[in-house]
Amino acid sequence: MTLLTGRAGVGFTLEGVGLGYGGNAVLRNIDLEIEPGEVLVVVGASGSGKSTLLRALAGLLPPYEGRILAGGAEVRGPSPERAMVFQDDALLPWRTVLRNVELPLGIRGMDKAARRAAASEWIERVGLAGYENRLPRELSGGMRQRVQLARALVGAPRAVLMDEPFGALDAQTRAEMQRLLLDVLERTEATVVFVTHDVDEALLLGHRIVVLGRTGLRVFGDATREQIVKEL
Ligand SMILES: Nc1ncnc2c1ncn2[C@@H]1O[C@H](COP(=O)(O)OP(=O)(O)OP(=O)(O)O)[C@@H](O)[C@H]1O
Repeated sequence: MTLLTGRAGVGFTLEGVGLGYGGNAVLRNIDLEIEPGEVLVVVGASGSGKSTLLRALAGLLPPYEGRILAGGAEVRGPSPERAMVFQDDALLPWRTVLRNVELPLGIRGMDKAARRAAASEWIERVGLAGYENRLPRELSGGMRQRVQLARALVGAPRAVLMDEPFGALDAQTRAEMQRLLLDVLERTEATVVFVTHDVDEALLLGHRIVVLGRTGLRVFGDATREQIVKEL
């Protein structure tokens, strides 16, 4: 079997982390444990620092103080172990669906036949069988997000970092994508950190919810909608 499966999710530890840009602090003194294999949703108002936190977990933004560990090792830059999914279409426009999904496997040096088999399997899982040779511009927004999801998961990353992946979709497509994500996550042990500003989406998807709110960062294991809205 060519699929990469069964790789355990990675946990993150944030110790006294400060994040910001050019001397302007966005988030200060964050202590947070993200458990291996959990789906942690980060919710907060616009500008609260959700994407900033995600970028730091990805290794794209170094903390100005404190440290971030992934699986016990300090995060010092991006890694294929931590896949990202963005709101905006981050697919390569000149590559077909198949070749976009194969991309992370090429970077890992997998041979062509194995790449093709693994990518085809994931394309089918996200409901896009038959669309392998389409270009991104020939797909709807929801379909493009399906391709991003397949591309993120095909390499069996140990964490998937998702930045408002369904934020630009209409309500019905968004609900479909949420169901698809829940279904797909059953097949992976990856740790998921999912950013949204939608409280209902957070409650639907998250094992735990981190609120970046008025009183700073709060973690909820079992929260009601009212509790979260109050924090925002
Ligand atoms: N590249 C950057 N350079 C300078 N400041 C930035 C940069 N990116 C974000 N910021 C600032 O950091 C703060 C947090 O931004 P961030 O994008 O993390 O918020 P967010 O919660 O993800 O917001 P949204 O929901 O609108 O995407 C904002 O004040 C923003 O202006």
